[in-house]
Amino acid sequence: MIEALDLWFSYGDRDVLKGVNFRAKKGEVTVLMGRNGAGKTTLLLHLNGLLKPKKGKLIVEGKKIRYTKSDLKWLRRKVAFVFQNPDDQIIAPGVYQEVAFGPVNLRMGNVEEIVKNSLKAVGLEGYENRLCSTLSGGEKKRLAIASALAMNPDYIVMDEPTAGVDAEGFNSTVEIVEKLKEEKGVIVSTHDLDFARAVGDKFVFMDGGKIVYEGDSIDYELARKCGIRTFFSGELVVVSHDGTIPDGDFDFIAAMGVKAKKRVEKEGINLDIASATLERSILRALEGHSVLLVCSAEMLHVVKREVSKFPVNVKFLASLESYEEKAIEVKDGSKNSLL
Ligand SMILES: Nc1ncnc2c1ncn2[C@@H]1O[C@H](COP(=O)(O)OP(=O)(O)OP(=O)(O)O)[C@@H](O)[C@H]1O
Repeated sequence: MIEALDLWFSYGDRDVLKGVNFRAKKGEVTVLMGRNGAGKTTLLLHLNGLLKPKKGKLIVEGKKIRYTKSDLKWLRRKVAFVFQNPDDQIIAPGVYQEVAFGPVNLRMGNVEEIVKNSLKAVGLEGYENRLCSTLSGGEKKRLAIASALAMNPDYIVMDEPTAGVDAEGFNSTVEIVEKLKEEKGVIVSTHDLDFARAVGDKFVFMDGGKIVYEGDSIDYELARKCGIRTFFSGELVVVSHDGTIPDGDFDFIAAMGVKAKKRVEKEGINLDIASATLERSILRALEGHSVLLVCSAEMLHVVKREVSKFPVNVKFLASLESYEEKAIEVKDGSKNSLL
């Protein structure tokens, strides 16, 4: 396991990591998300010792890193880093030399075999004699992964591996990551929700230099609060049966629960979605419609939990005390702005 404990880091006098606690395990893909400037790359650069924290600890496979030459050498064999821009990483003129560079330096045996297998793992078999400069952007990204793989690390850290790749590149990156996690731990940062959903086992959101969420699924409401780009969708407005029904031009109006149905009857509102309400309401919103869902107060927590599993824009007009508030500090201070 990689563990970062209470990590602090600043560029100059500006704190960029503010007490980060982060964990990533072997056999899992840990996805790190957050708005631009949240501190994702800075955190990732700590995981193989490319940056040293001002305060806090990095523990890898139970070993506390002391930032001595020998510890860093050990760490970099355990944890490989793949840069967002492959040109920051590729140093050799030819593909063979590039992938062989690490294994030769580490005096690993059978370099030819290692290069061949590493290139094969990223779908670049037969590229040995190509010049790196002649590869496409997507191929360079895969070459950078092959170079990292060649050192046979236990963990691979990738900074935005799908940035700038086409559909084919996306699919092959997903395949590579899925394959890698069979034997290794993979940590990726991404703004790509499709990629996060395709590969992620654990999801970690960062905001303002802090971890604000860690879970097995993406909490979409929270994602939006943290400035994470989500899918385009219509809007689902949820109001409690005892709340104020908003004036608005909704495409659909739905009610959930007996009290909610009574309330809309009393108001003389015609319901557009009568049964299987929550699911249908979410679906309509995902299709791009604006939907008003009137909900019995005691069901609000269920609605909140369920909608957070979908990439739908949701706005709660319901009374706050009706459900548990998730504690999150958002950078701009707009705590509970959606509620
Ligand atoms: N070398 C540096 N010198 C000074 N400031 C830096 C340096 N690198 C990053 N920063 C600043 O630190 C903050 C965090 O940057 P970081 O690259 O870690 O964010 P990020 O979450 O990876 O962002 P993005 O999604 O845009 O890649 C930003 O405000 C950035 O401008």
